Amino acid sequence: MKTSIATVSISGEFSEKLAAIAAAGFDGIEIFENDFLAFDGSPREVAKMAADVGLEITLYQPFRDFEGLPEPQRQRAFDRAERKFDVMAELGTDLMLVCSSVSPVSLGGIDRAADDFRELGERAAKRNIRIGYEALAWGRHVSDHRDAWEIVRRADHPNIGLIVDSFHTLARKIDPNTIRSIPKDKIFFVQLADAPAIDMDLLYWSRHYRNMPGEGDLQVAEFMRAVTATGYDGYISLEIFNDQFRGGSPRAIADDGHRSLIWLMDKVRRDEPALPVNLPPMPAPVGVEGVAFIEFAADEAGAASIGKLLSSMGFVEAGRHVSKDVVLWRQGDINILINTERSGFAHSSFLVHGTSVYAIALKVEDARATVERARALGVEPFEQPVGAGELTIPAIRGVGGSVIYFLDSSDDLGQVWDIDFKRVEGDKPGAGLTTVDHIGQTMEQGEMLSWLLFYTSIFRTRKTPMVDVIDPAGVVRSQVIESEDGAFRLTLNGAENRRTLAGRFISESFGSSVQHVAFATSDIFATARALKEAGFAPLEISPNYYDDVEARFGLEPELADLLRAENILYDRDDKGEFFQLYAPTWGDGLIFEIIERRDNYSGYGGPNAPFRIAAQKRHLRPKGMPTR
Ligand SMILES: O=C(O)c1ccc(O)c(O)c1
Ligand SMILES: [Mg+2]
Repeated sequence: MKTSIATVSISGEFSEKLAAIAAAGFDGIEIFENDFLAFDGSPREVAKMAADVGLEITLYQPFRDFEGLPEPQRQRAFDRAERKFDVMAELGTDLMLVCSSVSPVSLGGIDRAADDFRELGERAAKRNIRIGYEALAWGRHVSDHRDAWEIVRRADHPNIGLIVDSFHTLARKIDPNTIRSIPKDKIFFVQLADAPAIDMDLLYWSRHYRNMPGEGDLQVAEFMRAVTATGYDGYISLEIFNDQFRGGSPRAIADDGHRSLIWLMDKVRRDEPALPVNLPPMPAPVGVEGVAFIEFAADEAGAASIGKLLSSMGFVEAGRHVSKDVVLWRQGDINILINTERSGFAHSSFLVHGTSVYAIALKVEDARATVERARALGVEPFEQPVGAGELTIPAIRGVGGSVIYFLDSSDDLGQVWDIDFKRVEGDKPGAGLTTVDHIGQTMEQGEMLSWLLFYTSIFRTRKTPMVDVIDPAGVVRSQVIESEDGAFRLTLNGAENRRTLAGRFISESFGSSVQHVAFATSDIFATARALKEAGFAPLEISPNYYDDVEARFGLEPELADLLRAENILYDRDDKGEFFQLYAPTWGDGLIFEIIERRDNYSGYGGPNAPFRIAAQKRHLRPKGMPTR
């Protein structure tokens, strides 16, 4: 597979863009004309800069408003094209993208346009240049790749071909399978972009909201299957106009782009095995069966404080690491590790972030295959030395530089608690907590798409549409990633400012991390009683909330009273009911929550978020002090 990306997709100065694109592993770049015009070097210098970092210039674009013009505009358009041919010769690229005209003076007519392209083909041939015609979704007369193809077909010139762009086809809901019957040698180039499903003006959507394949909601894999079915094996090139990416880190955006193309082509060959895909083999997306453990890095004081909270929630100290200062707290199938080592990765993480979650472990179908797949997608593996006889647990780097370990039921990894830990006899009955229902990771809003792609490209998961959570100080965007059976659930929460609970957490703990851990119980009221006996004081919810919930859902007064008495939040969807009990926030905003899902309730209590966030913020703020 040959990969390329339009320079417009990446932020930064021209040289920064090139460095990031080359480092991410791309083979080529499309020169987007404005990037070139803004650059103060000659076309030859651009060519040399690209060659120096090993990038081919795959395309020069866009040449606009060419076809269907009356005279004298028509002649001027040809003159303009010749000028661009001169630039292309110096750049050392032979392919020009002409996008369908939006000019109000352009005339319709397939044959008129075909005649214009035949003449342009003649001129281009003299310069060894090829022309690719692309239908813009908002083109004046041509807005569909099928019409563009008909024009190319009638132009009937070897130097005139078609360029297809997934955005223009999919945004207009044109069946991508119509591409399958186009001869591969007439497809000169393929551009790829995804986009979130938002109902808006096509041009505005295209110029501001495109994102990497897999990050949006368009059927880019189906589009690429159709292209691959033609036998096309030329460049696949990302052309991503996105406001957030323009302000993002060049390297991070380029890396995501390259990852998205590997993910895409791997999906193409899995969805349609008969298609020829030139990509080294890699393990299939991995199924996640749950959270195996959550590990904190802490100092003694942090460990004592978290331990006290865990103890009040019914956890017992169940084990100690054979060689490291790591304590295992357990309840049901939930394992929480507190690591107070004075060296190694956990300690470095503690020094930067304070007491916080530095690692999570996921139960997967095959731990080693997971790392292999992640590696193929350009993710950094994580390794550090272990003691003699101890397990090397396969791991990768995740959100905020954290670690994700993988366990499975293989001979050694399935025995981790017996091999790496000495058992300590716990003596408490617990409070009925059974599993980790979900984990919430908090990050800057600009990072969300990147981590969404990370998780959904490695694992077999689905995503639900992004929702807005209202914090009294701003909006937090929330994206759910979950396994089909709900055994693994993760939320990505993107803070837009530092005054939200999420934003404050990132700034106070110096980076993105796990902010939220939800434990499941099968009887929230029994759990609430047991917790009270263990000395647990729940987050206090405003009484006004209960009056509203009672009326909104038509609850029996007895149930409403019970909720009110125990500070339990309530929600319902078309499948079932949901109960939430929060611990007061810990430290800079770490959240422990206990939930009960009844009858396949599938949400996360979103409607309750503003009320519990307000309560959490009241709790964070010392009495009489203004919000920090
Ligand atoms: O928005 C545009 O004008 C534009 C230009 C060139 C392209 O390839 C494209 O997809 C869009
Ligand atoms: Mg395009």
